[in-house]
Order: sequence, then C-alpha cells, then structure tokens
Amino acid sequence: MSERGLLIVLSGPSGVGKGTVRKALFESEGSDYEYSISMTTRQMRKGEEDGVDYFFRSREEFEERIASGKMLEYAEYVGNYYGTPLDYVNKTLDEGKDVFLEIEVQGALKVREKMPDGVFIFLTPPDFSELKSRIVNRGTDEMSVINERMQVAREEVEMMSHYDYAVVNDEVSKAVERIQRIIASEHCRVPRVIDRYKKMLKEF
Ligand SMILES: Nc1nc2c(ncn2[C@@H]2O[C@H](COP(=O)(O)OP(=O)(O)O)[C@@H](O)[C@H]2O)c(=O)[nH]1
Ligand SMILES: Nc1ncnc2c1ncn2[C@@H]1O[C@H](COP(=O)(O)OP(=O)(O)O)[C@@H](O)[C@H]1O
Repeated sequence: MSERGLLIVLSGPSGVGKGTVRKALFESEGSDYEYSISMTTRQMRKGEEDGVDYFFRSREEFEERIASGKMLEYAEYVGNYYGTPLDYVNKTLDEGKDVFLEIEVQGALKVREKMPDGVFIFLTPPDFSELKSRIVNRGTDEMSVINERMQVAREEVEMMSHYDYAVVNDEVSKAVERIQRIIASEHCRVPRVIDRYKKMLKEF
C-alpha cells in the first residue's frame, strides 16, 4: 500500500517565475509529479494551447463549474477567473501520485484550508525591481496591467507567513534544486508514512 500522493502548491507573485521554475522542475531528472492544468477565462496568448497551458473557458461555463462545486479553488485575478478542477486533483492523489499546482496566492490559501496536508511553497523574487523587470521583459502585458500586477504583488508578499517554505528564484536551476529538496524531505515526514508502518506491523 502506498500513501496518498503529496499535494505540492507553488505560489508567489505574478512574474516571479512560477511558470518558468515549474517547467524546469518537470524537465529535471527524477521529477515525478502530475501537473494540474488550471482553467481560466483569460484570452489565450500566442503559442498557448487549450488543454495544455490552461483549459480556456467562457465566464459562463466557469461560473457554472463554481456553482456545481467542481473547483477545488478559484480566484479572480486582474479581471479573469483562474481555478483548479477538483476531480483531477483528488483522483490523482488517490492513485498515490504527487500533484503539482502552480497558482496565485489567494487560491493557494483556499487550498490550504481544504487540504492542509499539502506542502505550500512561496516563490520570492531576489528583489522588487527585478520582479518588475521580469514582468516588463516577458512582454505579455500592457503597462496598466503591469502596474496592477505590481500592486497585487505587494499585497501577496504579506501572505508569505501562511506558507511552509519560501524559495528565492534568483537562478532557475537553484530554485528547482531547493524545491526538489523540500519535496524529498516532505515525503519522509512521519505523519505521512506512519499509517503504512502501523499496517505493516499488524500484518507481520
Ligand atoms: N488561484 C489560481 N490561480 C491560478 C491558477 N492558474 C494560474 N493561476 C495564477 O493566475 C495568475 C495569472 O496567470 P497568467 O495570466 O497565466 O499569468 P502568468 O502566470 O503571470 O503568466 C498567475 O499568478 C498564475 O499563477 C489556478 O488554477 N488558480
Ligand atoms: N530566475 C530567473 N532569472 C531571470 N528571469 C527569470 C527567472 N525566472 C523567470 N524569469 C523570467 O521572468 C518572466 C516571468 O516568468 P514567469 O515564469 O512567466 O512568471 P509567473 O509564472 O510567476 O508569472 C519570464 O520572462 C521569465 O523568463
């Protein structure tokens, strides 16, 4: 019998590098996590694909899913909904696989309320001027949206205290290593494994 999978939540301000670090983590050797694809009402960007980057849905459809309890969490962020479909997360954890969520801060805190056994990692920028230049350099947002994202980032950093770990994204490869070490040690936590040993003893 294996334990239920570990829920790993990577969060942090927009532009800090969550997507970049997540992709590098998934490509790195020995990583074995299932990525939960989020649903959103925002416009698809050039190069994105439905069902790969996000499930792109209308507001109407998204609101229907909220009403019928099909979202683990959702948040409205800069005018659009973003959320995590619940069924996929539960099913995959039940299969004993680790599930990886990359979501913004409000949503992560809602997940924490519902699934406190997860590991909650806050990705931080080395400093705030670097955060702003990352958002500007990414080139996906207009200046008004960038300023809005920076304002949200200020509020989000205050929420760091609700997380288990803070990982600085100075260099992508270093951030990936830090996250891998955290996950490895979380797998060894006694509350996660003790039931398996108790069961083994009974059957011995
Ligand atoms: N709460 C929540 N946030 C999400 C989800 N998926 C993505 N996000 C976050 O929504 C924010 C905006 O996403 P997006 O427009 O793709 O911008 P980007 O991640 O900054 O490139 C980011 O901070 C994402 O991490 C989700 O399922 N739930
Ligand atoms: N460690 C890093 N050093 C320099 N630039 C980075 C680093 N991590 C990410 N970036 C860049 O910052 C921008 C925002 O990264 P992205 O992954 O889209 O952030 P998020 O998903 O948190 O919004 C991208 O242009 C990305 O290439």
